[in-house]
Amino acid sequence: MAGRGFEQAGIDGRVAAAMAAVHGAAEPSAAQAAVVRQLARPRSHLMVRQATGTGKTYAVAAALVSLAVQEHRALTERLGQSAAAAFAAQALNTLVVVPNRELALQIERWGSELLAHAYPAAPRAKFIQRFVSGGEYEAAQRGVLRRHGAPAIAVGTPRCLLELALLRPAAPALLRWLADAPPGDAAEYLQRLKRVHGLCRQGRGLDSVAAFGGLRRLVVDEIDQVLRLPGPHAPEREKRLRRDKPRPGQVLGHDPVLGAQEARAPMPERPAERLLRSLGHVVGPRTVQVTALSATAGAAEREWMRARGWMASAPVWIDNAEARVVVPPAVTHHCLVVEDGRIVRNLRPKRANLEAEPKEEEEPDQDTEQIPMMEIMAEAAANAIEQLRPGGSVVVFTRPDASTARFGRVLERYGVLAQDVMARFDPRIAQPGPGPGPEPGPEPRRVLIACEEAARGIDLPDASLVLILDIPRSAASYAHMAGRTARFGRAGTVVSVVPAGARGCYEGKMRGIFARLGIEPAPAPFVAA
Ligand SMILES: Nc1ncnc2c1ncn2[C@@H]1O[C@H](COP(=O)(O)OP(=O)(O)OP(=O)(O)O)[C@@H](O)[C@H]1O
Repeated sequence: MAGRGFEQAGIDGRVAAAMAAVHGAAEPSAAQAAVVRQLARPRSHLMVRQATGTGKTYAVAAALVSLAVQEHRALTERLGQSAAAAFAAQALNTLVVVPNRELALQIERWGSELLAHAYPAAPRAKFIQRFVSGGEYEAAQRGVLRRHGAPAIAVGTPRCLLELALLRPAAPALLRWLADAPPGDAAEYLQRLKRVHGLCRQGRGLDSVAAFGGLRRLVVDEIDQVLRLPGPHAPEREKRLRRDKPRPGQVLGHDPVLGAQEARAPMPERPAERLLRSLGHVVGPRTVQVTALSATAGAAEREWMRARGWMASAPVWIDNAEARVVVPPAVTHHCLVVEDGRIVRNLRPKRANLEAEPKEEEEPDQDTEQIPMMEIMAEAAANAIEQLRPGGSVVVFTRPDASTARFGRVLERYGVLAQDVMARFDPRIAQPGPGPGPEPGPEPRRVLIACEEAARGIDLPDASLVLILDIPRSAASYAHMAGRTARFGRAGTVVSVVPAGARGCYEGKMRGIFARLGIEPAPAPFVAA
């Protein structure tokens, strides 16, 4: 039977069959099998560092769905609880924190697809819901939460999960019903009041769930991006800023959620943190299993968690053999350099006796000619697409401070029709057509524009070409952008286009990034050496 490998690792049989049927995931890699096994051990904390696209997030998502299903079955079949009681007991036992809403939507979609295939009659929203920002999403999320109560697995961005944790009064409808009790009928009022309290205690009838009281698993995907800790060489000013103004990801994982010990250097409390702390009945770190994932998770994140007592015991590391293998080897890397604002050539190897390469952390000079540079980048991108004729989708990364919509318009002038990467995760965003009318021939190539933040961790299985237009912030940043192609054993090509910079400083930085990642860029055949 298909999917036996995942079943043998401990995944529920029907979920395993759904993984094979819906996502083509029949056999786990060794790392995935280890992840599935470890997740089923409540006292085992886990850090997973494997190259991009090796199925870390997918294995965790499938394992969590499987655990929720198995736990529900144990409660109803073995312990004889009603389905409603079992769902109430399971409510919000797993929190999956991700750095962007695209990834939250993706994980929720994977989970829902597996459930729909494996257990078509099961109420999916009881098992998994996502919490992301954006007016329309938030309204829909609130509706689902109100109708179904808290799910077993909540996936979301730190800010939205923080909001979810905030105790709010009962839903207005419930309060109205209470207020509508016939005046003078004290008994009826008391009855209604008791019912409201009962519903609140069960986490039903609320706009948001009371707290993470039943939390048993905390998964932080792309942990380095969620925490964004200043690096060891970061300026003191940045370190101080991060201490004084912790990011939502840091606040969320801070002791109020886990009931953990005080951090060694306690951070000043902010209102949200204080509120979380006041919900003092949350479980402690000994009963919460923590799992952290990222191709580029490192000592800084591990130390951050250790200092806060997140993990009562040392985590099991599921690490790639060589920590530097961050991008799968099946990727071909080209790096094009724009010289004097017009000549596009290949990156040149470092010549002997040149000045030292600029350090990777060094901030590049401000680009004063942003608009012309956008034009050059767009032209280079259009040319690369034309020359390489990729068989699948193309993902274009713009410079971090540029608007993707604006760059999309520039690309259009060079004949490249692109849409925001979010379209892949939200069916309401229209898919682009090849032009005004349907075109005969093969399906048009899809070109997606993204910025690094929005694309962190997302899965675009058909992406065969990634274009990185500008200097990546760091080696990790390059790796995560490049890693949107060559997913799970597929091949892919990455073309980065960078300005040479004053005295070749950007070129030097690119050489530093490649060296750090152990990548040997190949000269692109379609530009000068
Ligand atoms: N065992 C499997 N067999 C076939 N395909 C799989 C298997 N496991 C995962 N995949 C597919 O691999 C792709 C990448 O998965 P996923 O996004 O989980 O990778 P990742 O390691 O988390 O990547 P990143 O580090 O970029 O976040 C997905 O399309 C997923 O469906």
